[in-house]
Amino acid sequence: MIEVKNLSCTFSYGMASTQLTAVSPITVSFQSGKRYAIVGESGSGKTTLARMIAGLQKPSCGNVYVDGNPVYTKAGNDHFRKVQLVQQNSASALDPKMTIGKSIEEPLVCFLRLDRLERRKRCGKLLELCNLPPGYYNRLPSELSGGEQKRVAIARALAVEPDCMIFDEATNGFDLPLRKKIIEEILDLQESLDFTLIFITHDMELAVAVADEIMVMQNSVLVEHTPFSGDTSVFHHEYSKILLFASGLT
Ligand SMILES: Nc1ncnc2c1ncn2[C@@H]1O[C@H](COP(=O)(O)OP(=O)(O)OP(=O)(O)O)[C@@H](O)[C@H]1O
Repeated sequence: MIEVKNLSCTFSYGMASTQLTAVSPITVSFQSGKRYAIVGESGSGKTTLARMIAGLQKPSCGNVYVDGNPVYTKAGNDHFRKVQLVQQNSASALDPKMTIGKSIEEPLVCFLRLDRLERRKRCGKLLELCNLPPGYYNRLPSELSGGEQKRVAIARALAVEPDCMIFDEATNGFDLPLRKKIIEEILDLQESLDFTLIFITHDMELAVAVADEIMVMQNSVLVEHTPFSGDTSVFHHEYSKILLFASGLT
């Protein structure tokens, strides 16, 4: 279970150290094996929240607890393995000189210290799981399509058997059929591997299609958090209603 307690993030930038609140204090928890969506327009603080949950952005206040262990105060805990963030630009962030196989195996060396044979075996399984042909092991990222590169990023994140996967705009830049396919593949993976799934998205249509619980962010504030099982009347905040309307859901 992941608990976010009183978590906030303020950036200061420029000569005058102007303060910008990216995430106002948020307290929320993510139960194991459930599906969540964090929805909001660009700049509302979704990515910053995701990065804080994944241990990649130090909060200004508050803390994140993974299975009761604080992420930002205790050295050497296991959260970097347990919580994996597939970032918006994850596909293009693959090392262009590293083969797909080596890219997927890299976290197996860092986190699980598997030997070469075990790594190769695990990599084969991950390629299969993510619908990539075994022959891609020796290919370079530039020899793959954008969708295939995204699948490699997902395989790489899955390599360490995380308890929670966060997808930040999982399908940005893909056409509609590919978007649907990748989302279906992610949902299938979640069903078979049973990790907690958090989708970060600006797309309310995606949120209502996939999530058991939906969180709506506006201007750094979590304005609504509701369980969802198909009935859009559970949303009460004006901004949630605007997002629903914009997606043709009301
Ligand atoms: N490292 C940083 N330094 C200064 N400001 C930042 C930094 N990272 C994010 N911000 C600002 O924090 C605010 C929230 O950004 P964030 O990326 O979390 O929003 P978002 O909802 O994920 O947006 P998008 O959907 O466009 O990715 C924005 O105003 C952004 O400019």
